[in-house]
Amino acid sequence: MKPQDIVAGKSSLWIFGYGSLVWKPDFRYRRSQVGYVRGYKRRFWHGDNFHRGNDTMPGRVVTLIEDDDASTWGVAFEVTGSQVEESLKYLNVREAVCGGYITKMVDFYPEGEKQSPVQALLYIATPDNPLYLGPASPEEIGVQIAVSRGKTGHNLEYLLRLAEFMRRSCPGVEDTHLFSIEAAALTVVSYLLAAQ
Ligand SMILES: N[C@@H](CCC(=O)N[C@@H](CS)C(=O)NCC(=O)O)C(=O)O
Repeated sequence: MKPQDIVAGKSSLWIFGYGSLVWKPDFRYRRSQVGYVRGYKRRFWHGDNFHRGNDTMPGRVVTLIEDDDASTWGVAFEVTGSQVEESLKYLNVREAVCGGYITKMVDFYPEGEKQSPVQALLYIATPDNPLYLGPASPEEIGVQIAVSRGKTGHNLEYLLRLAEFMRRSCPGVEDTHLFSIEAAALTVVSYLLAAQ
C-alpha cells in the first residue's frame, strides 16, 4: 500500500523510527514520543549499498523481523498539516528508493503504562528485498559494519548512534542483538587501530 493511500486526507500521522530515524529524522514534525511496536524484533539483517555501504561492500542496517514474542523500541514522530506530505516525500526517497524499505501501518505503544496504542507508519525491509542479507553472527556483522562506508557516512556511526539512543532513551530495555554487535564492531576497530 502506497503511503499516499494510507494517509489520504489525513491531517496528522505518526511515523515510527527504529534505526537511523531515531537519531536523524531530518523532517519537520510536531512532537515525538519514545515507545515500541509489538510483534517485531530489530535485526541488522538488511544490506545498504547507498547510505552506509556500496555495491562491493554493502553496509548493514536494521529492519524488523516478525516475532510474536518480541517488541522493538524507538521513537514515533507526529507530523501534521503540510508536514505529512513533506515527510512522506522525503522518506520515500531516503527509505524506499535509496534503502529498499516498504511501508506498513502498525500499533505504536507510547512508553508509560496508561498510554493506549496509536496507529503509526513504519518502513520495513522484507526478506524478499534484493538488498536483504539475513542472519549472521554478531562478530560477522561487527566486522562488516567496522569496514563499511557509504554516501551518508560510516556504518559504525549508524550502529553507535542507535546504541547510544537505546542507552539514553530506553535504559531499561535489553537489546542483546544490538549491544553484542556494538561490542564486536568496537573490538574490530581496536584491533585495526592497534595494527596501525
Ligand atoms: N526504517 C528504519 C531504518 C531506517 C534506516 O536506517 N534507513 C536507512 C536507509 S538504508 C537510512 O535512512 N540511512 C540514513 C543514514 O544512514 O544516515 C527506521 O525507521 O529508522
